[in-house]
Amino acid sequence: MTGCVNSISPQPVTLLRLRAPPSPASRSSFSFSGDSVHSLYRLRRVSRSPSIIAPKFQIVAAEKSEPLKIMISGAPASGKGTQCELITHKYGLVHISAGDLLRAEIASGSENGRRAKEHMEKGQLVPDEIVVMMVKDRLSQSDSEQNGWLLDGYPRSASQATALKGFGFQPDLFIVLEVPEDILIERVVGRRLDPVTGKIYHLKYSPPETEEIAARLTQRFDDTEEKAKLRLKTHNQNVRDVLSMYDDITIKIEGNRSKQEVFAQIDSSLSELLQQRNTAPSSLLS
Ligand SMILES: Nc1ncnc2c1ncn2[C@@H]1O[C@H](COP(=O)(O)OP(=O)(O)O)[C@@H](O)[C@H]1O
Repeated sequence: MTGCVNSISPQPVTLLRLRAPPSPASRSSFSFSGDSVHSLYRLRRVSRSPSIIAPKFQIVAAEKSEPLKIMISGAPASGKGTQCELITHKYGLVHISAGDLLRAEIASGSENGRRAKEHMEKGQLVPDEIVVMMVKDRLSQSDSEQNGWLLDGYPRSASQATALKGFGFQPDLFIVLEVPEDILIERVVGRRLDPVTGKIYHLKYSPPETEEIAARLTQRFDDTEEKAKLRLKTHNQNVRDVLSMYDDITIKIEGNRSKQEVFAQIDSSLSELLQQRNTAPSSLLS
């Protein structure tokens, strides 16, 4: 799955980059749980109000289309992998998963991989000196630059977010999946991978279709209850720092629903984002 680019090409959208701080109302992150309807309504209202075409906005690259840059975060087994697949399938973004990059490094047998595994086995973050450049290099590859990217599992700390900013990578949207802890543990413990197709199963909720597939399923080395609890603890310790740095572009989504329902909300936000980019400049130019 590392850095997989979906075979489906991006929709033919012309994207325009606006350089301006978001308006005060659009700065507040909105959540689909709780006051979601109100927040979504507010985002819509703001995006269509005349304030978005105020003179402070400049067209920076009206003639060029600029691809989407999205980040996604969530606790272990919050459904990131599933949603990443659906997002890349529809929007043609390059999926860059920090965890997959690290697992590939481990598989390569390198010294960095060996060190990374030590931390991953304890449910701890892998040190920045290993992760940061790995992610930066992947983001800088031409497919990511051309198609846009979906960054999964990075940044996981304030220092990683600062490094990302320092390299000039500015995401358009930060998607945060929220799922209650007891459900997360149950999902992790039952999660299995088919090494032949790369498909993820859950022994209870999404069992393999055939005996043959069932027989070859593997479990991630850190998907035990004990390790999942450690990863969850690490996630909870770090998530707040990262969230505070992307407050203005964050959407929080209740992830304890069907994958189609969760995706429908992500899809609606991404469509909204594309629509804003497509409509604002023509208003500006008129
Ligand atoms: N951005 C990161 N910084 C440091 N370590 C990371 C990062 N992303 C992943 N890791 C390491 O890889 C492990 C697996 O990550 P991932 O595949 O995203 O699964 P999960 O989110 O379910 O823990 C993490 O527990 C952590 O040890």
